[in-house]
Amino acid sequence: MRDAINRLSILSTDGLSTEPEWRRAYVMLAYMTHAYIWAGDNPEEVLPPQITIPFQAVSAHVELPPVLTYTAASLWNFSCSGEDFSEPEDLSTLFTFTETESKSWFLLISVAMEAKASGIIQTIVGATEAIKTRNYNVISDTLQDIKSYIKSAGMLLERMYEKCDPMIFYHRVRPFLAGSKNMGAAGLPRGVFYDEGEGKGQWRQLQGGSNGQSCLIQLLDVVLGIEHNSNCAADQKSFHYEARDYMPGPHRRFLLHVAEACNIRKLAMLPEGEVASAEHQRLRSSYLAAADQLCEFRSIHIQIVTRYIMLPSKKPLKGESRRKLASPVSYRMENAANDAMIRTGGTRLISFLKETRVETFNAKKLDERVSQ
Ligand code: HEM
Repeated sequence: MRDAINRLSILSTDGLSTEPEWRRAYVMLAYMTHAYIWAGDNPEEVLPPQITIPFQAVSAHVELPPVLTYTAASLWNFSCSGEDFSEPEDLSTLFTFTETESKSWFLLISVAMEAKASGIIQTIVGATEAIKTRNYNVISDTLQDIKSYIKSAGMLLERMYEKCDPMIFYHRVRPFLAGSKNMGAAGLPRGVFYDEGEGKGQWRQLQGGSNGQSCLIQLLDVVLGIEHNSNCAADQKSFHYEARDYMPGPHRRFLLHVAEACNIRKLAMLPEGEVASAEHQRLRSSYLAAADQLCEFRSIHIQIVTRYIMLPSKKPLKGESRRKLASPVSYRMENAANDAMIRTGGTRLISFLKETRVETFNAKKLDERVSQ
């Protein structure tokens, strides 16, 4: 792979005109980048101009960093044989590193979850108007739609087990998703040098691809007024906040817009001393049900992470005595407990995910005014 890329001439982006063309270029270059870095016994820390020059230009155009983001891996990397993008059986991936069914299924489950959300995104946009006019019934209906959506997303997430093998995922698929930030132990102490030729270039440290970069799940948090900031130092960006830098610009801006216009939690909280009307009471119970469902979704996700990362990390793939690829999660933190694998972003994995679920649970304490 490295030899083949080194032999390429430096492609110009002048021929790209439509947005789908720019997106396609972004996906191809992102896959080439991660293959170049990770397909070998040791990671490669210098990315050649054949990739960096077009990739940086394309990334600037699509408002994403030059790395394999969730958008590159999943959102812009599928085709569908039918009309319904939320049916994973009808979807196929355009690029994978391994051509394994496990890899495709892992990516396509995410695509199906995003596609299934198209209806609730419209509903949420509609709810911003209802918030202005305090139309509690419309907002309650929105919350019920959100709850139903989260339930169906959880069911799709559980379908991961159907065709994605945990051992193949952990040992063959996941290593290629790794970024260049906090990757010292994996062999990239300075990150990756984006060589632009003629003595120019820069070291970059970027997160790898993570479904945590999905705008959709953050949208649900934002609408329900759930904040995730307990897992980082005061001078650091939280994982969720940093993940926004890895979303397409319009997605990022949409989250900011919705946060301003549509925080339903604030509305569900009663002003002190006030008694809830029947309509407001319905809104509060709809809010609690939706937040509960999101807790449940996060529990399903924690089980997935246990089965797909924690358990396979303890044993090598059959017939292999050692890992061939550098993997971000193959390194335990010093003195770490069993569940303290580092996550893509470099902090402890299961405790981070549980904390995220606690923050979701705490949002249900409507009368305690926590995490407003
Ligand atoms: C085999 C399947 C999956 C595995 C092994 C997995 C693993 C992980 C890991 C390790 C993290 C911690 C952050 C990081 O290191 O990047 C994470 C976070 C996250 N993942 Fe997944 N994931 C899977 C599927 C999904 C899917 C399909 C979604 C839905 C789009 C999803 C949504 C999230 C979200 C939203 C976070 C941020 C934490 C939160 O808000 O709860 N994951 N995942």
